[in-house]
Amino acid sequence: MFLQKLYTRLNNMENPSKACNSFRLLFTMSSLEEPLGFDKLPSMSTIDRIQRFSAGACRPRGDDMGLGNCWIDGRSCSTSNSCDEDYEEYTGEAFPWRRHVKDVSEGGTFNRRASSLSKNRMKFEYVCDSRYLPDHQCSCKCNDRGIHGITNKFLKGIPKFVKIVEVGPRDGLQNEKNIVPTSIKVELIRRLVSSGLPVVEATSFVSPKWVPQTYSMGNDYCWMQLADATDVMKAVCDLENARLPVLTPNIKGFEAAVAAGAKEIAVFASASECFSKSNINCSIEESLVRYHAVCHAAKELSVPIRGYVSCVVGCPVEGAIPPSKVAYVAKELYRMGCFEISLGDTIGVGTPGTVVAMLEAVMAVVPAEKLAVHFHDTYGQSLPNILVSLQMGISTVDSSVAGLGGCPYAKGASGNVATEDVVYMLNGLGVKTNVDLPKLMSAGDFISEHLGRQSGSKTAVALSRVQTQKCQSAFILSSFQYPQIKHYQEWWVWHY
Ligand SMILES: CC(C)(COP(=O)([O-])OP(=O)([O-])OC[C@H]1O[C@@H](n2cnc3c(N)ncnc32)[C@H](O)[C@@H]1OP(=O)([O-])[O-])[C@@H](O)C(=O)NCCC(=O)NCCSC(=O)C[C@@](C)(O)CC(=O)[O-]
Repeated sequence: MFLQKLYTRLNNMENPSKACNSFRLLFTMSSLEEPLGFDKLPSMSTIDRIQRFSAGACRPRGDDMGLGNCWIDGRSCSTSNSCDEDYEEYTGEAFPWRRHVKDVSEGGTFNRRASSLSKNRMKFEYVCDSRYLPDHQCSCKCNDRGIHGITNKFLKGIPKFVKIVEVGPRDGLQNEKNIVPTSIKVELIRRLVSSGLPVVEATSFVSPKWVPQTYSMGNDYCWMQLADATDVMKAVCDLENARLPVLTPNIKGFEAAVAAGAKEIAVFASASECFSKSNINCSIEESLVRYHAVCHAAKELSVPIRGYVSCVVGCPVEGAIPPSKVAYVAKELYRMGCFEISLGDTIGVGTPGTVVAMLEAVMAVVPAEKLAVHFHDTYGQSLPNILVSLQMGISTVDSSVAGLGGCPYAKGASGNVATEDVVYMLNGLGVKTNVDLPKLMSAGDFISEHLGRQSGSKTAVALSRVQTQKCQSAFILSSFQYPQIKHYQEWWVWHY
């Protein structure tokens, strides 16, 4: 009730600066990642556009839930007919990959059996196995030929290598309501580094009075989650094979970070005035002035600086953020010396439709290879947003092991996209990350066990379920040696 009244007050507020103050009050009452229902989201004009955009999505025909068979982005199909006809009209030919499924099924009775076994379930037609575990290359024929034309059409431009920036120890844990002991944070960082992740964001040198916990319901939480930044940094600064950046919002934080052994830092501005005020207690312009000083100090010590832009799609108070605003802040951070700009959809409201528009604006002023995407998964849009970003040439993705960053007290809210889910998708696309998924999963299991909750990664949950079923796991693991039953393995993974 209180929040409802507050939202009404905010929306009726003539004076924006007053709105920002109320916004801070608001943010002391609700978490950044708590889902804002449609009725609560200020009229984000983009939402209407998105609805129009997705209205054209096809509906799967009858019992055919075949993977990707029916969904044609942006095509409007009447519910009475299947999308096949539409697709034929649209491309002049039936689903080319369907024909190739038959070619692949030449591989023997096995596939026919797998698909007949599953006739009451999702039609398992799509037998191109995804290379979702690092050391199992795709062996099926359809990847070599067959859908080549389609693959090119949809996947050309996707980078061959994607750098994953793991932010779980910082962006994830900063939202945890209970204090996580320093030793657990250090062990988590060690495990993440040993999984092959090239960058693991370790902690934050910020004012303990401002860490996001104060955004959580009430202020009765310990807001000292990141107060052990110096201890964490000292414990991990000698780790090799990975960069360990830390967040610093000002010179004071920068000096503390360097003193603790940090060799790379990150500053964070916002494309939303209200979020800037609530998060770093200053306007966007003031933050840029502040970061100029930090960049200057860092250059003196040859310390690389990453720049974040928050609220690149939407803000709970200001609504949809103009892409031009995001581009301005990104350009300023790039010009002052940030080697990379991470574009953060802080409350996860972005969809491929809004992400493309935002990236187009930013890529006009900052080279794609200097950009990263940072998607919170509150609305479940992170993976499609990442895919569309890759198709636009972005090759750096931020993510959080086990989807850390969720708000335990706000049902359905979630943190960054889970690193395991990103690696699974990229393996399936044949994109290299140098990350060992099983080792990454063990890091996720480690922290999930400590937090006493299930991992927020669907990949980790699914694969660990498969691995715990003893008979299947023996069969599944052996199937990797015998490609002809590999597709059965796929079917099994899909169905259990
Ligand atoms: C920027 C300030 C400090 C301004 O906060 P302020 O209150 O305006 O700063 P101040 O200069 O008035 O100092 C207030 C007190 O904090 C101390 N202080 C001042 N600076 C520091 C420091 N660096 N480290 C430790 N202590 C510090 C300072 O010494 C003083 O202590 P007192 O004299 O009262 O005892 C504050 O607003 C702040 O720390 N904000 C950071 C909040 C935060 O961590 N937010 C989450 C990270 S951003 C994020 O998650 C988004 C991102 C990056 O993930 C991307 C995305 O998803 O969008």
